[in-house]
Amino acid sequence: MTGLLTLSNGQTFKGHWHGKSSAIQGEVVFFTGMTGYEEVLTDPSYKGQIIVFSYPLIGQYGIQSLYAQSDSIQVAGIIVAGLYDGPLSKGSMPLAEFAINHGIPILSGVDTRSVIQNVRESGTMQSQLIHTSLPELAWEPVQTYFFPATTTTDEIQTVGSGSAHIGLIDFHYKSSILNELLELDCRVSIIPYATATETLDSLQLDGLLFSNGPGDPAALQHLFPTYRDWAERYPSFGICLGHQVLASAFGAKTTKLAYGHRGANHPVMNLQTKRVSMSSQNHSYVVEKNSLQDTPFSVLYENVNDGSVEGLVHDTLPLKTVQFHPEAAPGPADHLELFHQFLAAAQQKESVKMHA
Ligand SMILES: NC(=O)CC[C@H](N)C(=O)O
Repeated sequence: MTGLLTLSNGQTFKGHWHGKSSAIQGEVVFFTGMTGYEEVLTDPSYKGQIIVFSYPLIGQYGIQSLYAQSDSIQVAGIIVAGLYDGPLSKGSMPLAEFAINHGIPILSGVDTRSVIQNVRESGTMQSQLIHTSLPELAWEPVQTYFFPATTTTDEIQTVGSGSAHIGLIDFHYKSSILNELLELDCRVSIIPYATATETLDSLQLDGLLFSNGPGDPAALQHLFPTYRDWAERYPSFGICLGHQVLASAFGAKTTKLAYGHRGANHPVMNLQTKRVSMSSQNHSYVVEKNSLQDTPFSVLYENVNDGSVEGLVHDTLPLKTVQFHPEAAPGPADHLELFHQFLAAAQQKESVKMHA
């Protein structure tokens, strides 16, 4: 069965189609890690995107629910060069079976190097994944400021029984962020991102972790004053979308990179220590460096490859944010210390101007 990937710049790529015949449209993005495909496919920040894996063989260790970042596949379509279909260890499900069960098409045997070269030259763009038995699909207009309206839960849910009580502000969080907090002995309340301030305050939280999430941070601008108020009263930590939202809440601007950073080996430099470390990343948007001038933030981490902002520290409050993924799923665990630093700040929350 043949399928086609069509990029909005007119380029088409043929491949072998797996799954039900369908036609979908989504933003085409590429991931450069050699492993970690299960974490990528289930990461809510990839919602609706068509993912191209640059590593030439994907699926070698199957799917083990252990690594899932949410309850389902979040990407809209999967493009690979080689799709592994050999033997697997007991308890592993073949990648194709997993995708087909979730109704997500895979196109294999694709010249992924050319697809990625196209995206690097023309920038992130819309694309269509079409089974060749179907008629052409009309191009849908692109939604500006996309962010899915729903959250993982409608109501606040509390898990764990540890001593520090952390509010995980849910923009569609990755489960490894929650798991990291639970491993560090926290009680975690998962808080839908549009929760009322009185409700948040009634929980007697020690700190707030603003999660990752899909889409454009500007879609949340109506909530920026609320998030600024929260971050001024609780020790806070922002990861990826959470970083972008917190920076924006204090007056910074975000912009979209040509083709984003998605992989497990992006070098970042801590500007205080000058130490370079490897980070796991998945984002299109970045905080504009020159928009930080009138904010209370200093750049803490910078991307070694392109100089973009990778993390911020507030000049006076216990508030840090990172564009990369310290929870390391998939990717290096170089930045787990950031969770420890956040919890140390949460344990001394009286140092923050607390609510009356
Ligand atoms: N991983 C994330 O939180 C992604 C943030 C945002 N959706 C971006 O693409 O930049």
